[in-house]
Amino acid sequence: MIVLKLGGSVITEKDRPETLDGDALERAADAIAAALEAGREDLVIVHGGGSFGHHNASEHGVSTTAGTHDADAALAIHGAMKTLNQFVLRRLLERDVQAVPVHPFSAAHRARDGTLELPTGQVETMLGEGFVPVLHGDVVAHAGAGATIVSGDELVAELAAALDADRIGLCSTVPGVLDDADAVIDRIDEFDAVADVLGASDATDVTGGMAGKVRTLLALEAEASIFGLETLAAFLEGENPGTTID
Ligand SMILES: Nc1ncnc2c1ncn2[C@@H]1O[C@H](COP(=O)(O)OP(=O)(O)OP(=O)(O)O)[C@@H](O)[C@H]1O
Ligand SMILES: C=C(C)CCOP(=O)(O)O
Repeated sequence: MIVLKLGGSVITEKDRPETLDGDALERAADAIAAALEAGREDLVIVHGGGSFGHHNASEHGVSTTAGTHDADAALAIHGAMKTLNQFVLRRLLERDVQAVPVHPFSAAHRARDGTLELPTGQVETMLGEGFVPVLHGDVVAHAGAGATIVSGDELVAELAAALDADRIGLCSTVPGVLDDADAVIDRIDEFDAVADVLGASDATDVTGGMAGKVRTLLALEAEASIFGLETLAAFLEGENPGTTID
């Protein structure tokens, strides 16, 4: 089983509010459809926000820890993510990928200490019935804080652990984690060793950019790969392009 995240920075134009990168999304959908047609493993897809979600969250001062009790604010963020989710589903359905949505706002929550509770019975049943579940970064109810953001990266980590994923891939807008000379770092097994080169995102991003991504993936038992769109097909074919987080 593969858990794949399509980074919001890939499938949208991250610095222009609510703007899709239609070409990039089509290329990603082509690679996914080809892999499934070739009979690759089961696939769970998660997508991030990019220019959908992050701008709304930032406007309302909502992050993974700072919440809101304003339903209008929560719905503005959730609505933007559902719009992007519709674009992703549509491009996959056009290629005969049996993609179906799972909206974390209705499925998950955070405990008071921020721990994410994400039931996965629906995802497992969807997989068993031949569907490709598509989740996304979202707002979730957070005990004591109202509603906070859950990033796609965090969902990937939860799903990978709960479903015992064989492979985990994060397709982003960079070919991997880059060092201070902009070369792709082959393998990362310790945060401190790369902390100096890890930044936030170049665009509006309330979930921590590359530093947040690496931190989340290091906490996982399984290996994960961070790579660019040009090597998505290779990842789905079984290769380990980009940076391996161990
Ligand atoms: N050392 C680094 N190597 C590569 N990218 C880095 C590094 N430091 C910071 N970044 C930034 O991290 C960004 C990738 O993180 P980001 O959270 O934007 O990706 P994403 O998951 O694809 O998008 P989203 O969070 O919207 O789903 C890059 O576009 C770059 O701006
Ligand atoms: C900002 C929202 C709602 C989603 C964040 O998901 P990410 O782009 O994976 O960090």
